[in-house]
Amino acid sequence: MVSAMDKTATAGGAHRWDVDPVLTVEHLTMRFGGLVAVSDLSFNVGRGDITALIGPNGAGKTTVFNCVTGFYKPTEGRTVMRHGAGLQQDVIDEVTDSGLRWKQDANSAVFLLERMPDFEISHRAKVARTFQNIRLFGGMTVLENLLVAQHNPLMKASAFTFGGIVGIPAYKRAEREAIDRAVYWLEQVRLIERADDPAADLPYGDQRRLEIARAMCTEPLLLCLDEPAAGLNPRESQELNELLKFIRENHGTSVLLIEHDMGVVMEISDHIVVLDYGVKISDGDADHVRNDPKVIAAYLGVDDEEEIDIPEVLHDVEDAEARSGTTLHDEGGKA
Ligand SMILES: Nc1ncnc2c1ncn2[C@@H]1O[C@H](COP(=O)(O)OP(=O)(O)OP(=O)(O)O)[C@@H](O)[C@H]1O
Repeated sequence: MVSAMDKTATAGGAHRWDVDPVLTVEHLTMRFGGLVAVSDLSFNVGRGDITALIGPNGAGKTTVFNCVTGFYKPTEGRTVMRHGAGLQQDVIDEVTDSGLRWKQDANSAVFLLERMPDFEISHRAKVARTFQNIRLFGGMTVLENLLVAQHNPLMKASAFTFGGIVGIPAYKRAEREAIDRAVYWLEQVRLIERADDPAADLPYGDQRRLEIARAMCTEPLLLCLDEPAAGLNPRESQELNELLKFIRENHGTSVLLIEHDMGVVMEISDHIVVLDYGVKISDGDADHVRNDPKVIAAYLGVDDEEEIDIPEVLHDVEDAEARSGTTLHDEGGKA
């Protein structure tokens, strides 16, 4: 049987996410006035992995997302997105020193996200995101929401409107492809029957899946999901797990998710990064994180200075799990 450690480690023993990262966050700090929301944070997101960013409320998770996706300019730090395999350290150093935002050739590219506006991060670096609060166009149909997401290739094919008006072949082809892609994703998220309904009429769980479909229509290499399981019932959470595994396995898209639902996190994550008060306190696979005393203490609010009696803490965690119906620690794990 293959253990979790075997699945995430390379032959040399290094973690896969450190050998072939699609995203590297390096020494990221974000201050709001006197408040340090994120402090000197570094981690990798492995290519093709599902990586979870977890931590108690206010730990800084959404701030990290906002820095990666260009909604905030970090106070300090570098955020590198890579297309193409390997570390590409020489290219990263070259782009950093040159003051450029990215360097691209036929097979690979390196993007320094902290230098790029959000629309370039999405269209060039191919990073897509969903939000904690659903942001669909409620008055548009389900299908239209997916077509609007693809306006960029459509605008290009239309030679910025004129070609669209006269119906040049390139525009017609791009329009057909956009519809095909939208239909494909509506089938994957089981919303094809609702294609012509206003998005606002969908139940909450369906709207969450539509948001993911909309992000996938932009063909991202990195999909950032902010609490995708929030408000879902257990059946919908299970469907979300299946959808994310499908995306990873069939499209090779790397996923970075913020999630409070430990059932979702522990079941699907290849790699988990834990934040507390803006600082990374743990980084590893599910087995490592669920048995890390610092993580258990952070979730239970144990003071850093206090000596932690692990068996006692684990007992408290089990109580908390029973009450919330989620799992943070593993029965078989050693503290
Ligand atoms: N725009 C902002 N201006 C000032 N403070 C902010 C801003 N955004 C976040 N913060 C503060 O930064 C800290 C981290 O917030 P953040 O939303 O990133 O945490 P989180 O881990 O995502 O929390 P939650 O799980 O509750 O969503 C909090 O103290 C928050 O109040």
